[in-house]
Amino acid sequence: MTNFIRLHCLYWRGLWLTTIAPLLCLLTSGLPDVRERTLIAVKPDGVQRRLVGQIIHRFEQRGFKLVGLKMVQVSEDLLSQHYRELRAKPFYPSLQHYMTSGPVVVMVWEGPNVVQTSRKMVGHTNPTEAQAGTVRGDFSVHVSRNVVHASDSLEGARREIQLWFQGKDLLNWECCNQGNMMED
Ligand SMILES: Nc1ncnc2c1ncn2[C@@H]1O[C@@H]2COP(=O)(O)O[C@H]2[C@H]1O
Repeated sequence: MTNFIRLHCLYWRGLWLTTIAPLLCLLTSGLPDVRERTLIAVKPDGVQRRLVGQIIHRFEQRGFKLVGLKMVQVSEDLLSQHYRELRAKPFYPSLQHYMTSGPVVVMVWEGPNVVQTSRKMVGHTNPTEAQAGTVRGDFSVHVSRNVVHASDSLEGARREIQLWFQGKDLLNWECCNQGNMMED
């Protein structure tokens, strides 16, 4: 009897490893990750020009979910970690001066393909090349005052979110019209 159970377990384990698990991976690999997250920061010029609400509105309207939000006076240390690839650029000192000149509003947005879609919504880094309808195309005219930052890749988003937020500051929540509605 014990041997029978052992054989049974081995059979199901083999079936799971060789057939069911690979099949599940194959079926789900083409699906967008609904829990994908990105970091969006409204820079000091955006905050000072009272653009925070309009920028949040665009992301809400698009259908993304806000899972983290805070206003921060950025330190030079945090900024140099955030822009570590730019530290050697000639414009870095003025970028540092601008980014530490006033508070920024940092947010984490969640949803399918949010990294790539956010980049499109934010527009080209240089506002002179940004399309109308994008944040930079509508609100900015110079690369050194381009209103908003958006992570440029999944890996970049993961790194930046960890840099700006502690895990406990990011909230998982569900929409009231998903699942069962509560009885009155
Ligand atoms: N030539 C430049 N002069 C000044 N700032 C720049 C220049 N190129 C890039 N930046 C800034 O560097 C930032 C890097 O990524 P962001 O998308 O946050 O937006 C960019 C601009 O704010």
